[in-house]
Formats: sequence, structure tokens, C-alpha cells
Amino acid sequence: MIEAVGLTKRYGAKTAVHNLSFQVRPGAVTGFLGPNGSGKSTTMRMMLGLDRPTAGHVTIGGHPYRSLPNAPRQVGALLDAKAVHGGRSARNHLLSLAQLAGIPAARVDEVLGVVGLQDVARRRSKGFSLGMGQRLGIAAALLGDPQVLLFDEPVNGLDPEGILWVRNLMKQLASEGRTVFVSSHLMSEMALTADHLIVIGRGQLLSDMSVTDFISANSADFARVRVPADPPEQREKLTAALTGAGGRVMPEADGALRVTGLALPRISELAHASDVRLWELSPHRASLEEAYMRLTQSVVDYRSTADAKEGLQPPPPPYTLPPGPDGQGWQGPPEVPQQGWYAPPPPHQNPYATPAPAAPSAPAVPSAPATAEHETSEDPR
Ligand SMILES: Nc1ncnc2c1ncn2[C@@H]1O[C@H](COP(=O)(O)OP(=O)(O)OP(=O)(O)O)[C@@H](O)[C@H]1O
Repeated sequence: MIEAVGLTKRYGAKTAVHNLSFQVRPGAVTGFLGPNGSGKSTTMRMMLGLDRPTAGHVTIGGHPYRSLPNAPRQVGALLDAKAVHGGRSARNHLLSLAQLAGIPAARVDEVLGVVGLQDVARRRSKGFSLGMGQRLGIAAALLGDPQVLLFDEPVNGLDPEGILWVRNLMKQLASEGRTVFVSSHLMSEMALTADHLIVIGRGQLLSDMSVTDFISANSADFARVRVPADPPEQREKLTAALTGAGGRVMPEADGALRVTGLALPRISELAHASDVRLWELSPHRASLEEAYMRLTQSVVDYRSTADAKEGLQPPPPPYTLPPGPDGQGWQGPPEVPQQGWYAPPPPHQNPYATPAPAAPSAPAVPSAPATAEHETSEDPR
């Protein structure tokens, strides 16, 4: 088990990790999530004794890493796959690590086979692709057959086959009763791999719970309802019935309705009682990505504008809405300029919700979260 207690790391004026306390238990894959710069790598480095905490402590199996007897046999880690001597072959790189830890050479060939690098074992690693480098890093982590494994972005650069392989490897290691702690920015992958999540933002603990609990705690399930477009009043009739029964109805971009606060059978009954035919009535379960975005949107330091057309809020003043063909009135969302800064949705507002049309004369302009420190304005394309 890994245990952090009041873990804090400051670099000069910058607090990278602040008062983090959590446990990573054996027999499960624990995902470690957080926006860029939130302190994940710093935390992992402190776990491995590579950085000294400013305050608090972190132990593995009850001991600080540096006090563990023959640590490489107890803890395996992949922090930076590029941290290898490029002039050495993959096999020699692993052999040197094995010799330092008193691990027999036969184990080197074993792990080369496990990660699928046996055919290139004698090639210099500086010619390796990103994915091959990751595999070599994972081989190094597995070398001592450790009970505790830490992986920082292990699927970075891997192809789909490699990603599937890492997923199965993590699950297998956990099923053998090992402690598996893995950081990733790939939410879809984490949803498939992790059992438990620890989420941090700006160095502080935001969440420590199972993946299932995390999704339900940070998202709202809803029903998608679609009615025939003709006659047009059906939609309004159903909206009135649902709202009257205490539901909340929001339009979706494709003309469907997003309904919260009412169970699916109740929606069906209300539609039937209003004599409205339904073309769709489906439950929507939030994804890990949606839940994560909701939780972390106010603690993101580095925000890109590449997806500026997605779920945009109207841009800040002095922008004025373009007039319609008749010279006035709201004509739908304004054309999005390709450059410039856009305020993200305010904290606690679902970024996936279809924004309500703003009044033509005074578009609602949310301000950026007061806590945001850095925003990029360059279009990364
Ligand atoms: N050696 C250092 N000196 C000064 N500041 C540092 C140092 N290492 C990390 N930081 C700062 O600490 C903060 C946390 O960085 P860290 O690399 O731990 O974040 P991260 O969550 O791993 O980010 P990413 O997801 O981008 O890898 C950042 O603001 C970073 O600039």
C-alpha cells in the first residue's frame, strides 16, 4: 500500500503539491488524474524518493522509499520512458538495472518477452519509436517483479494494440494483488482500466473514490427524448407536461430534448397522457470524461482554444452580435472567429449542455474562473 499524509512540495514560491493525503490499496488499479501541472509527477517523484517533501510524508508498505531494503524488487516505476542511455541496447539497459538490484539476467529476457521487445533486444534504444521506448520503460518497471507499480502516462505513444496490452497488463497486475498506481490524461482508457481514482487539481485532492462513484458524484444522468418534428406543437406540449411534473428540459443541438429530474417510465407516461408520440426515449449515462471535466474545469491552468467551436459561450466584449439579414435580431450563434481568447464555461456548469441563446442586445459573457492562472491564446493548429 502507498500512503501519503499531508504531502506538500514547494518549489520557491510555487506550491506544486499541497497537503495531499490518500492511500493507494493493493489489488486494484488506481488512476491518478489531474490537469497539466496539477502535481501528479511531483507526487510520484516524492513517492520514489526522487524529490523530498517540503512537509508531510509518503510511504510504501509503511516505509519511505529510500528506507526500503532492495527497493527495485518491491517497487517498479515508469516515470519517464526517455530516461535511458540511448547508446545501450534494450537488453543491456535492462541488464545494468538488473545487476544493480541483484536480479538474475534470465529475468531480463523474461520481461523483454512480456513487453514484446525480444526481437529488438540487441538494438540501441536511441532508434526506438515512442511506443517501443514506453515498452522498454514498462519492462524496467516489471524487472524486480515488484508488489507496487507506479506508471506515469504508460500508454503515451502506444498504438491501439499497445494500449490494449497495457490495459490488460495493469488489470492482471492488480488481480495478482499488486498495488498499481497509474497517471493518465486518457479518460476513456482510465474508464476501462481503473477501479479507483485519485483526482488532484492545483496540487490539492479533489476526489478519492471508485470510478463508478466518481461518475455519479460529478455528473447528472439524463434522458434523451425525441418527438416527430411534425406537428411542431408536439415538442412544446411535451415540454410543458414534463416541466409541469417537475422535470427540467433543455434542447439538444439535434432537436432532441434533454430531460433531468424525471425517471424514464414517468416521461413515457406523461408523453402518453399528453398524446405525444415519442421517437426516442433513451437513458444517457455520463462518461468519466464528462464527470472529470465537470470536476476539474475550474482548476485547469493551461487551456487550449483548439476546440473553440465546441460548446462556446459568446465571446467577451467589445464583440457585438452580427446583425441578421434584416439588420436586427438574434440569428443563431455568431460565427466563431478563429483567433482570440474564449472564456470557458463557469465552474459547476455542465460544459456539454447546449448553451441557451443569449438576448441579442446583451449576450451573456461568463468571466473566466478567477482561479485560472495561465490561458493560452494561440490556436495550436
Ligand atoms: N523542479 C521543479 N522546479 C520548479 N517547479 C516545478 C518543478 N517540478 C514541477 N514544477 C511545477 O510544479 C507544478 C506541478 O508539476 P507536475 O509536473 O508535477 O504536474 P503534472 O500534474 O505531472 O503535469 P502534467 O500532466 O503536465 O505532466 C507545475 O506548475 C510545475 O511547473
